[in-house]
Amino acid sequence: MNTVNCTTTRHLNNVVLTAEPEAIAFPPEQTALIVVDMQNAYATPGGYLDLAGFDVSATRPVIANIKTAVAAARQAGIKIIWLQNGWDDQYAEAGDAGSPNFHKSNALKTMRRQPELQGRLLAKGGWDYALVDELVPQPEDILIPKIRYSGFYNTPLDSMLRSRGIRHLIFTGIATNVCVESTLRDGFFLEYFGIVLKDATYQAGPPSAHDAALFNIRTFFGWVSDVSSLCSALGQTSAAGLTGTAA
Ligand SMILES: NC(=O)N/C=C\C(=O)O
Repeated sequence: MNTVNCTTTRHLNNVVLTAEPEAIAFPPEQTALIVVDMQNAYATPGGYLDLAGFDVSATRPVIANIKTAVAAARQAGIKIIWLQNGWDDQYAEAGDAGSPNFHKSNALKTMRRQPELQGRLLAKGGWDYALVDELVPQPEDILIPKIRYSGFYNTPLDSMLRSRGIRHLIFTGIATNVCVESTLRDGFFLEYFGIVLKDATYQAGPPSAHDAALFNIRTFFGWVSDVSSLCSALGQTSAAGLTGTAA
């Protein structure tokens, strides 16, 4: 009779990452770097956030920093997980007037205000939904579509992490105060250790929204670090790719 072996031999050498409110240790094999919604919608002029009136003019350094973090994490054996937010092109997944999402989504509200945009914002298959050109998932990565702010809601994210023994999550992406914070919070309730890289995330709204999210995370839900500290902790140099700083 065949037996199923569901344990793997792991080399659990902890990496110690400088973070707020204190340093945090994690084994790379039990860690994933999550890239939240780095789509044209959230990071590119002409995308949803821009059209809805949010300032996306300072997202280029964030994209560069995410690229650096992804490369460092990949080299260290950390799993890379990409989240991609949006709905079918008829917006059935977005919900109708019976869903709070219908009333709160600024993408849906913008399209109702400007009917010429209908079908363009966050619709699967379109430019707005696509990841930015600079960030390209590799075959060994995992890409998870999602239809609400949290990457855990109605997705296989939790089972994909658990089946790989992953307990530590490093967050990058946009927006710090919406989908990054929502996913990190849900992860907290599911017993994941969440770390956000403050210079590889960007807010939807004023800079104070980024700062408030980082305050919540470092005080109540997890840890806050940065890309340079991650590269140092992983024993890699970051100087070449690192751009700008946040908060
Ligand atoms: N990715 C996000 O944080 N999204 C924020 C707002 C939205 O999707 O409407």
